[in-house]
Amino acid sequence: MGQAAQSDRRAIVFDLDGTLIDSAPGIAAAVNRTFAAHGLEPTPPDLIAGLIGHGAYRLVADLLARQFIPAAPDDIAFLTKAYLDSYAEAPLEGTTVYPHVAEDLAALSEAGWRLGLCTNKPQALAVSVLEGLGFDHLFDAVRGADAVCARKPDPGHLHAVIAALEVETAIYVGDTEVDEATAQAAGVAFRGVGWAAPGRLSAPETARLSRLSDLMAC
Ligand SMILES: O=C(O)COP(=O)(O)O
Ligand SMILES: [Mg+2]
Repeated sequence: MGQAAQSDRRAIVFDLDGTLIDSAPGIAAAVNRTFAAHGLEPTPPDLIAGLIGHGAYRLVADLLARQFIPAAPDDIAFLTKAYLDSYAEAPLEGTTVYPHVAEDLAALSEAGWRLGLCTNKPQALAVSVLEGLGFDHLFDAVRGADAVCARKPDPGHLHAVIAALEVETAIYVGDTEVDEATAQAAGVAFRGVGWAAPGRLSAPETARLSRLSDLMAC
């Protein structure tokens, strides 16, 4: 088997929010906009940033709980839909790509790595973010939270991406404890990003990627 065919079988799966893009300001703005429209208090963006990673429903539930507002699952689902609708109107507003991510994703793809995305964002939103950034052509498989039976930290989410990539295994790259737990439960190697928010990863900072091109050596 030739060198190219062998390298074709290597795969990296990425988390999205906090890993490829700094979307916390846009998420905070959309969720606060939605809360204000329903007579609820805003939450400081820094606090919201620390809660991202478990999916939209859990974010809304956590923000309501922080304000001691009792809410039935239907109410949380209603607010979650309103927040996602608002966010989807301008999904790149308040979002920036972390330094070197665009060039490093392109270089990894060019070097023969198959690339996947495993995010707790809904599928349509994840795809529209990737398209808006011009990253969509780089990914061989994308699975948002509603594209699988169970989302992260359920290992089935990551396994679904790896199966769609048609590889045996992969490296998973993320920014939070949700990603670490998912990789561990899935039996998949994990690398944290160096720009993860303090306290969200248990892997020591020295073991983290300084940029995505560090993965070339894996
Ligand atoms: O929780 C979210 O909305 C998405 O987060 P993720 O891309 O880090 O999985
Ligand atoms: Mg993340």
